[in-house]
Amino acid sequence: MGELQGGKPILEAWNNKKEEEEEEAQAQLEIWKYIFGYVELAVIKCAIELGIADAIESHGSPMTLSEISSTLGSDPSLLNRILRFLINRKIFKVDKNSDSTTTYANTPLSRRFLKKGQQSMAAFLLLESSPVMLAPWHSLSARVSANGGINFPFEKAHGEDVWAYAAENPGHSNLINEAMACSAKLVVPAIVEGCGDEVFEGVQTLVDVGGGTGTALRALVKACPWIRGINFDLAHVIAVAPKIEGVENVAGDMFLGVPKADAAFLMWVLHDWGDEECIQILKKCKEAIPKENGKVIIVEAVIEEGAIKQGNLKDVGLMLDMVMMAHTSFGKERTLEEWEYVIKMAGFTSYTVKNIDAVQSVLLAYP
Ligand SMILES: C[S@@+](CC[C@H](N)C(=O)[O-])C[C@H]1O[C@@H](n2cnc3c(N)ncnc32)[C@H](O)[C@@H]1O
Repeated sequence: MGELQGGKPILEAWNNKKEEEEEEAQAQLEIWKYIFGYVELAVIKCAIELGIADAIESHGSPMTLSEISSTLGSDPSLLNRILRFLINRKIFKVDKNSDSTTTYANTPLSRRFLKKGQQSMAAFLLLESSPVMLAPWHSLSARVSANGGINFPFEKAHGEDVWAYAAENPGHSNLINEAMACSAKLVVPAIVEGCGDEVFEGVQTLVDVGGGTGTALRALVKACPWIRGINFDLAHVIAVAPKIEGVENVAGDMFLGVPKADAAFLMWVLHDWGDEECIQILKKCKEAIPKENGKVIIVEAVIEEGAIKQGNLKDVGLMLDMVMMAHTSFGKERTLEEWEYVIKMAGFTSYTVKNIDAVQSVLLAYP
């Protein structure tokens, strides 16, 4: 212990000052990340639209700048700056070759921005960065404010809720369907691998409520060929759903009724809605399944309380919660307690929860 200075040991005061200075320096750096946070989204959107990853992938080997720019028909010096930005974020790789040429290659991350393919998440990024989905964010504070009544950000921006807007705007509906398909392609194998035996054994018929254009059921009936799938969604979505072997497309409104099946599957549907609506949807699902051995399979994020490491899958749940606030009326991501509340209020007697290798977990609700 050092000498006392104003009643405080000198060493402690010195350490506190040092810590404060470090925090100040860190804040000075981090503030730029928030001020220019949109730049990464915007530049990746640009890279997807240009098709940089697609060009390199179809070339089959790393490409020079002039090869990429002539393939894409883009300005080489501007493209060079885009690539420099993305390489600095390790989204593309750069190699200096022995003949002193510089070539650019894909990485596992840039392959997520291919327009097509099992790992592609490009459509999801294009949805979230679309003007339609960005506009509501400007009204987030109005939504949270206790003054002036309820302001739903999406409705404020577009005059109606996201599903009514999608029904009237086929281009936007297509963006939503494609984005959801990207995620479904990845989540279904994680469900099958993580708890497929327990979830799908003995299930002959499965209704995917709010199943979009059927991507989840396509993967599910392939992995579990004994299942006959019913893809259930709003009429404007079912109108563009492709024919899939082993899957019947049915149009309807889940608030009015759900087609009968051994089990109902709800992936990323309940988080779009408030508790009262979730209870209504779950009750309709309960009516659709057998009392004795039916189940409702809920695939949703389960929010953890307490500090969550950024970049962790659980942190994605917190981001999604903000997305729900901006894009839906009363939708939210839920903690396990909040899930238990809606499941019990809908009349289910028990439930289980399983973690899988995805943003979502699998909750099984039993009548
Ligand atoms: C977030 S998407 C999830 C799609 C799909 N389950 C997935 O995870 O890929 C929500 C889906 O719910 C559908 N939906 C919204 N309101 C509905 C309603 N009243 N009845 C049936 N489906 C509805 C939407 O059209 C959309 O396809």
